[in-house]
Amino acid sequence: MTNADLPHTPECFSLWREVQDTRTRTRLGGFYYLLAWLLCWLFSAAPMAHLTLGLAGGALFTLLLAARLLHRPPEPDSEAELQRWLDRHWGIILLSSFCWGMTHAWVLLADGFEPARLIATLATVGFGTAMAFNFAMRRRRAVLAILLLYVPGLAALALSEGGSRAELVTLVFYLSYLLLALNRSHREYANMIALELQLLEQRQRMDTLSRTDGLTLLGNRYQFNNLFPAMCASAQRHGSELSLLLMDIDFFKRINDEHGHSTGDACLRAFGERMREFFRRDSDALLRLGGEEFGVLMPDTGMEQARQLAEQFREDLANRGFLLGDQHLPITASLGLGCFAEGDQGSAETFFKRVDDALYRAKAKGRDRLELAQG
Ligand SMILES: Nc1nc2c(ncn2[C@@H]2O[C@H](COP(=O)(O)OP(=O)(O)OP(=O)(O)O)[C@@H](O)[C@H]2O)c(=O)[nH]1
Repeated sequence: MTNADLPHTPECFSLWREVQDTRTRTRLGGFYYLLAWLLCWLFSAAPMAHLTLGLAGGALFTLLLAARLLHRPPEPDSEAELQRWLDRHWGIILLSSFCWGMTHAWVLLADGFEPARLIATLATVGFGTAMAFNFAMRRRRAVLAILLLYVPGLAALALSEGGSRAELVTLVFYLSYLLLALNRSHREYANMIALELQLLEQRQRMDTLSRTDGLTLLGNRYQFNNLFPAMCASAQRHGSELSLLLMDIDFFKRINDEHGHSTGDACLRAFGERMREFFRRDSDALLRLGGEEFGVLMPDTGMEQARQLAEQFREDLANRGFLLGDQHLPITASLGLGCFAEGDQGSAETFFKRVDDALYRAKAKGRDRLELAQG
């Protein structure tokens, strides 16, 4: 899974991570329950005398194993689906724990299973330990699972006449240790997820920053270089329209020279703001391509619609200029506009060159004008 495929909200990311961890860690557990039962049965006094029971137990734990393996995680971007998957999967885990806990108790009490008692007890200790260290993502559920594993066996030891008190006390001691260890594992897991989240957020912030022009907060050249070929390819594939508008502020050097560099910066910021007022569709990409050159990529926008927008923008700029503090700054821009066409033969470069030529003509013909790309 690439960085781009990761869930984008922190909630989805945490749940998705928990789903991944739960799934990887439960797979093995299913096999061990089955194995533990088979060992108890095969090492009982007379396995063949309990053939039906042995096979029934085997079928039960095979079913639980299959349920774990076949329960596939959902898409990573639906919080509700992820939560539902976790709830169902924990249902399987708790049911397995309950089944094993009862099996342990039964092995401790049943005639003919005396040789398998140690195996069953060791398996319970093992499953409880695995639960405390590997399933600490959900503390309460893990506590419940450990209790389901342990309590039936403890009850059997306490209630049976021949039950070993020493074994009972040792198991209770170990149970208390497991509950403490579970608490610590839970904190460590929560810290690890928090750290991963921080890392993910930082990566996303860096990614956004690398695509954003720091002065105007429009997309930057890097963003344009990524978007433009992709949008051209998409327009060609779907037979949709794509317009590109290039704009260059006229005599910007004079603004810097006459009013200072910081006024020049404020002017560039105001230009970005004015662009946002006019090109408002969510799908429009507003960009600062460098210096005092700007661009707008307008998907699903034909030449006439884009021309009207560009002309309105140019006129408004020429009429209103910018008000920076109490200073009015008259300003104009030259514009080149084109629509991705068959003549471009699918080449983003050819398309860009046509529009750039149009911008160059607008400058050459005296500025403060819109020129349409030819061809
Ligand atoms: N304040 C400021 N000025 C910048 C920035 N980037 C580029 N410039 C200035 O923009 C000016 C661009 O000048 P020219 O390329 O000669 O263009 P122009 O003066 O707008 O003239 P025409 O485009 O021919 O109308 C230069 O003086 C650059 O220093 C910036 O981020 N901030």
